[in-house]
Amino acid sequence: MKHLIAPSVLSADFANLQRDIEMINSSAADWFHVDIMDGVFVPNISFGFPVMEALKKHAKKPLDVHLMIVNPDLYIEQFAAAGANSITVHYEACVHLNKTVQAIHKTGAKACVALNPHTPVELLIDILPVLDMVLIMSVNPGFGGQQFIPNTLLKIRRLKAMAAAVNPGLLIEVDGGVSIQNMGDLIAAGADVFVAGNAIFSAESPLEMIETMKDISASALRSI
Ligand SMILES: O=C(CO)[C@@H](O)[C@H](O)COP(=O)(O)O
Repeated sequence: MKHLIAPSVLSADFANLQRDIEMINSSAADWFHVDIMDGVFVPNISFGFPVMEALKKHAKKPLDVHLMIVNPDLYIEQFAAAGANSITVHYEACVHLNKTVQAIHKTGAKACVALNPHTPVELLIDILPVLDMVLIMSVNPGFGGQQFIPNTLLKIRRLKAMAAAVNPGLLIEVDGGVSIQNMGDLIAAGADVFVAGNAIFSAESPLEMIETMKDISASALRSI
């Protein structure tokens, strides 16, 4: 299984957004990770539809949209129309999660559920068969540049074992504090998709950093 790198647009330079979008277009990265924060579900406000429209216009890779918002059902169709290829909602923000997942699938987007660091993966057992991806938050959501929470590795291992039984094709995405220092451990635990903001955009050469992340993935695959 190929690992995917999804640079987090939250860490881009918004005064030079087109430049940073072109950087990701020309890089070895696989997806754009797009963090939508409402200032209620998380203590930060990021951006909304005008930025989504700009991304849709210029991005040449899939848009992986992570909704850190309350009442995500209200906005699913709008995000799909704005170009989202996958839509992630938080377990903690959904009262009728199965219905929300159905609504995402109805738009044609991939459906993903995110878990905050304190939420056990076991709570997903009955929804897992219908999901395309689970996003494991490895920091408390809201801000880029935070420190990776080590317990994430155990959560990924447990989720991988659960998925093997009911949905072997499930992708496991990890988000928060991902770097070349912990990628090897995350791959060994079973992660497939790596969201990285600070590690990429604060690097001297973001392009080379993405390349290095891809090399770590390739050498992990060779050693299997
Ligand atoms: O969802 C979030 C933060 O809530 C993430 O997508 C961050 O944007 C990842 O940034 P780094 O931790 O890699 O800097």
